[in-house]
Amino acid sequence: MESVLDFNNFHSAATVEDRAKSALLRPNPRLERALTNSAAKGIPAISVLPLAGQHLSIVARLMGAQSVLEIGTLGGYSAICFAGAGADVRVTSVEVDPKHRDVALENVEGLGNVEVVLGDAEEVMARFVREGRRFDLVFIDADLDRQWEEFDLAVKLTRRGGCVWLDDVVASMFKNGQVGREEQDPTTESVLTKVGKDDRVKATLVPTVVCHPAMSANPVFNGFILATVL
Ligand SMILES: C[S@@+](CC[C@H](N)C(=O)[O-])C[C@H]1O[C@@H](n2cnc3c(N)ncnc32)[C@H](O)[C@@H]1O
Repeated sequence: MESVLDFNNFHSAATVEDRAKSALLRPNPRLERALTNSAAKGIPAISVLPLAGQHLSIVARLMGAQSVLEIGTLGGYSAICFAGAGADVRVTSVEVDPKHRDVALENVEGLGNVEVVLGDAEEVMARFVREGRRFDLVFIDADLDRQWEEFDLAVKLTRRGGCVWLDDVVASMFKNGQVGREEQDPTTESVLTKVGKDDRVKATLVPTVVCHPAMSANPVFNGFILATVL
């Protein structure tokens, strides 16, 4: 019997994701402890999902990244993923909430290559710009309503040929009611459009299907911007 490609497959996303997790992820006691400790301390379960964390780690490794700036630490899950990307990598992660920062410090204890900075993202990033700091990779995973401002600062903080990963771009466009609206009203611009007009970068949108039981019973269409600095 000839098989037919079934493109009506969104409903099976969770099954494929479960298969991918058990096939591709190796046990990582530190990441598992971080999730358990974060839950015990009342930190919301909104860290990147395990396969996405592995994706972050692989990209940093592919780049040979030695310096990663993360915006939005939460309990340190993605910071731990970056910290494992290579022997030479150093991670600086910025978090505005002191409680999240404290739990993240517990979760990264003993990792010599992770620094957690307490402060508002834009203030800390502006200070880093003044100090002339540069990173190989900037990962933005903080405030959905400040994505453009944080992206703009991230570009200033990224070396030429480095990369800015702006997470949850599709989620923020839906949250802000921008999907479809821009086409009718060109005065409203999503972060996607603003990045597209930015001559400092070459960027793409990487669409994702996310199965996040804490947020939605159904798979969700999301996506991130991956930009390289020219
Ligand atoms: C989605 S969570 C980050 C998840 C984390 N990257 C991970 O995957 O483990 C977003 C975090 O950003 C922090 N945040 C929100 N607004 C911020 C701001 N203006 N400056 C710094 N951190 C902020 C929140 O307190 C929260 O801990």
